[in-house]
Amino acid sequence: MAPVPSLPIKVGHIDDVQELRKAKPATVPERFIRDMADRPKVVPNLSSSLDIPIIDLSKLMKTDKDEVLQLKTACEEWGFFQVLNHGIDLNVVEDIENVAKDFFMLPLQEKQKYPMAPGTVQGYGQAFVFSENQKLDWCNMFALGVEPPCIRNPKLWPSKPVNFRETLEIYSREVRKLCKTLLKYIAVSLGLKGDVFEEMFGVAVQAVRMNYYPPCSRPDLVLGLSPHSDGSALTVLQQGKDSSVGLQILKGQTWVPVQPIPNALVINIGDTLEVLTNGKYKSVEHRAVTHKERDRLSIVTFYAPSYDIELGPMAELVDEKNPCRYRRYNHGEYSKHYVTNKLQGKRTLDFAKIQSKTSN
Ligand SMILES: COC(=O)C(/C=C/C1=C(C)CCCC1(C)C)=C/O[C@H]1C=C(C)C(=O)O1
Ligand SMILES: O=C(O)CCC(=O)C(=O)O
Ligand SMILES: [Fe+2]
Repeated sequence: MAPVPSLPIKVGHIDDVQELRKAKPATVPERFIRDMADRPKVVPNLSSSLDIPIIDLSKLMKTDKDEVLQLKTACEEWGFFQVLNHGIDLNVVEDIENVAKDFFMLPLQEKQKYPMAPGTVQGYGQAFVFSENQKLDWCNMFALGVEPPCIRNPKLWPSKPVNFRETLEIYSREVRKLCKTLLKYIAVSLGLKGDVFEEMFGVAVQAVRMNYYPPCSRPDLVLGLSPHSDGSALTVLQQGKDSSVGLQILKGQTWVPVQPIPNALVINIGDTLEVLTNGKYKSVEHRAVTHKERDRLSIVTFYAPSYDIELGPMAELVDEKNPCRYRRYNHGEYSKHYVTNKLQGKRTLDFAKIQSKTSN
């Protein structure tokens, strides 16, 4: 089932943040200013003991027991990790960053040839806006469905920069391989057969979203991207080389910044893996904040099962001590639910939760 909105949606005027930045207004428009409780605290980004775990894929691929254990801990305690030696050629990583940057630097008129229609998630614009009074993120997005071909909208694949399409194809092929490999070792870390997810997912859905956050004169008042968990099984996030530190994950009550590591990719568990593992590995709420002088680019791949499959907690991970916490549902239905609701922490996952007094 394709995730499309069924009702016309009125979202009001959405300012393009790069254009706002160029105009350098003295104040930030009201629609971007967050309620007091949602505003980010602007603190220096110092590396700390709260840095997210680092996993070396080359060690995992030798089925190094310690590394598998590290992966298990990362998934159980963080839901996020950075992967080193991920096997993607660094030229491919560099090329996608360059075409993404080149795309965002095009004149607005050119980018608007690929508009994200209100209530949809593909194209250039702001996703997840469903009403005229909803607060806006300080971010321009460009998102495309990549696989399977039936989710592609070829009209939204840009002709400029000229190497965009080819570069995205090459990048996506490599990231797809990486997701399959990571899912294999995630299965192993759960004591399951390595091919369990590959077998279950069918022809996996893959989408890419490029996020560009221009500097903002009041980073203390706005958010680059609203808090959310990803609906995917796994997400691969590439932080731009010279980008500001902007990604933060919620650990307990603390927003922990993710310090970029050269040549590493950030991986996070999405809602779908949370359901499949019966909550053993949880998706984690995250957001992006902006910077007064520096911009930020992120290239994000969502990897998820085919829309056709039914899923729910895997039988191996349900027992008396771990009763079933999520219902079974069709993944296409969940995708539709996800893309037709605003980003609001982990609320989207209520779709699947079996409510009980002890569930969180
Ligand atoms: C924050 O998340 C997203 O933007 C997002 C969107 C993904 C998609 C597209 C950009 C194009 C068409 C398909 C798809 C919905 C995957 C998140 O994707 C998550 C949400 C679900 C559900 C999922 O499978 O990936
Ligand atoms: O830009 C970032 O670091 C966060 C992006 C993100 O979480 C997303 O696109 O889902
Ligand atoms: Fe995300």
